[in-house]
Amino acid sequence: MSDCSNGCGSCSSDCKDRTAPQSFLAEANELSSVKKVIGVVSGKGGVGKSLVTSLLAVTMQRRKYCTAILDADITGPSIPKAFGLNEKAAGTEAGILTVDTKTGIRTISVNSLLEDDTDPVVWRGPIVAETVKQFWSDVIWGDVDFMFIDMPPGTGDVPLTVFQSLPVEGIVIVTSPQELVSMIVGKAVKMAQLMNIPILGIVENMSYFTCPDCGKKYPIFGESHIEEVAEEYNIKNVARLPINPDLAASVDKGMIEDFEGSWLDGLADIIEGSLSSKIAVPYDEGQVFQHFGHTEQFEIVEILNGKIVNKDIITSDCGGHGALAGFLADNGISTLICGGIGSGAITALSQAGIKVVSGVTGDADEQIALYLAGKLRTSDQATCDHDHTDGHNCSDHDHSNCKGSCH
Ligand SMILES: Nc1ncnc2c1ncn2[C@@H]1O[C@H](COP(=O)(O)OP(=O)(O)OP(=O)(O)O)[C@@H](O)[C@H]1O
Repeated sequence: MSDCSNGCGSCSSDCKDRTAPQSFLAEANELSSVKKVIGVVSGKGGVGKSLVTSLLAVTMQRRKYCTAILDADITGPSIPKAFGLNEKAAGTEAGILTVDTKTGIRTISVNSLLEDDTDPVVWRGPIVAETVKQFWSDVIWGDVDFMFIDMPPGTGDVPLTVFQSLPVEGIVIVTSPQELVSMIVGKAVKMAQLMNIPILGIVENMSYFTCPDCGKKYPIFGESHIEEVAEEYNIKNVARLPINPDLAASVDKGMIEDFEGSWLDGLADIIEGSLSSKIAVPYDEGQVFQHFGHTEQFEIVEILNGKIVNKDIITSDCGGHGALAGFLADNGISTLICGGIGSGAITALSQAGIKVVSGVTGDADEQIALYLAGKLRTSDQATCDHDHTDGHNCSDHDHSNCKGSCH
């Protein structure tokens, strides 16, 4: 370039003379260590992006991950309201402290800083983007497993700058049936591709309404085309959220953490798998061994970014579910995929911070692959759906919860 001053650090041009890779990433606060940053995006405002962000954070916190929400929707902040947060963020010399929800989700939002949260934010784009960078750099997040970013709506300049400033490693797209879904998703996909960020899934919000009297589902805003659109863009995970008055009431009362709903569990499984984790499967000659309390061997797989990076078979020399739960925890296991398991064992495992996916049969490797693809559902109930031809009596669990054939 004729007018080049060789100041690549301050120049935004990506020319052939550039001496170092261009990065707009803001530096994290030195007291923060965030393992996985996930952006939640939408084509326009009001489709439920903040609601989905909140529900995903609540789900991951319930799964015992240390979870945070950075509310990057500066001009329309909704996170403090959904969680009933009125407290203002305090600061120390080291940085701004997060405002924590009643279950411990760490948050920061412009409303946590404004004196009066009805004050409008009338700022120009660069200032909005700069504020988001400060939420990353100046806030002391501490150790966080998953941070969800409630992104500014759309795919314009501000969301783009925010994406470039924060180390976003996955995107969740939120749409509604009345939007021009294909175009909106197409734009988000292209933006994600530009930045080389994987799309973890699409959520179609307000997808249908279930009649409380007859249970029939009505597509209030028109028939859904989300599956076709997901296929068109090769997005594997689709979740559909109904219009639910209880959900709206929970947000209005600031009680989103008390709301129970499993619509986003499949997506949460994918998000969970994107973190480095270890899965154990009771193992017997390639198959899922069906009696957890008598397991002698476990197949252990190590997952990074949803892919298996290591596999091993380990032998347990302990019997009974209490000792086995300790054994798995000592081996750093975060998820157990198993067949029959009793309620006592599930309690011991959950106390050890291990998630249980039970009632699984067949080839161990195939079942692990299904789990990583988000196709195995978590069953928190005790199951015992194995036959008893080997003469054992399932004495390691309470049969009142068995849904299988062991009575
Ligand atoms: N599935 C649903 N059922 C009932 N109410 C919903 C549902 N989804 C969203 N809402 C309600 O719609 C309103 C808008 O949702 P939300 O704030 O999450 O949208 P948004 O996309 O984040 O909007 P913006 O970007 O403008 O802040 C909220 O009051 C929320 O409680």
